[in-house]
Amino acid sequence: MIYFHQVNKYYGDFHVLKDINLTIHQGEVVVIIGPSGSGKSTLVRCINRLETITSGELIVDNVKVNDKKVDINRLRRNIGMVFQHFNLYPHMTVLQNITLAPRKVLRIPEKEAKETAMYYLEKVGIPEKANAYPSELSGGQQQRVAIARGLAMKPKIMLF
Ligand SMILES: Nc1ncnc2c1ncn2[C@@H]1O[C@H](COP(=O)(O)OP(=O)(O)OP(=O)(O)O)[C@@H](O)[C@H]1O
Repeated sequence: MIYFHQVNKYYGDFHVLKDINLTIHQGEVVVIIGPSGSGKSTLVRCINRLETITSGELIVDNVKVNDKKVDINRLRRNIGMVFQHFNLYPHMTVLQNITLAPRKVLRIPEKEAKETAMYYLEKVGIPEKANAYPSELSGGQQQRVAIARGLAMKPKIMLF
């Protein structure tokens, strides 16, 4: 569950998130809609503490995200994220991009990591691009690789 209670965030004097109250239950898919610059990315980035909230309470998967004692890397392991600009490594193939974190962070053997990567590449419809580099892909294809990369970590929460 993701729980925002009276959450505020300032960038300097700029009050970007104002008294946010929001509860997202397990299995729910939530879309946040708003004008450009209204704070959608900021709100999403608070969930894995890429941004810190100024006041209020934010609980993710039973963890108080902004508690100094929290092992943030442990929490982040359960939260997949597809960045706005996808952030694929340009010098790595699609398959290498997807298998990197499962191999290095989860210590999954290469063969299994590749099988999982191919499973998700099939799911997003571009298995034939496994050996391509990001620069050889369209924007939408890059986005699908970023989604497959996120899913390959089998997170509890996916942020887009
Ligand atoms: N690091 C920062 N420092 C200062 N202001 C920031 C910072 N990041 C974002 N902002 C400002 O906070 C506001 C919200 O930004 P945010 O990226 O959350 O908007 P958004 O709703 O996701 O926009 P878009 O739909 O255009 O992606 C914007 O006015 C932006 O200029």
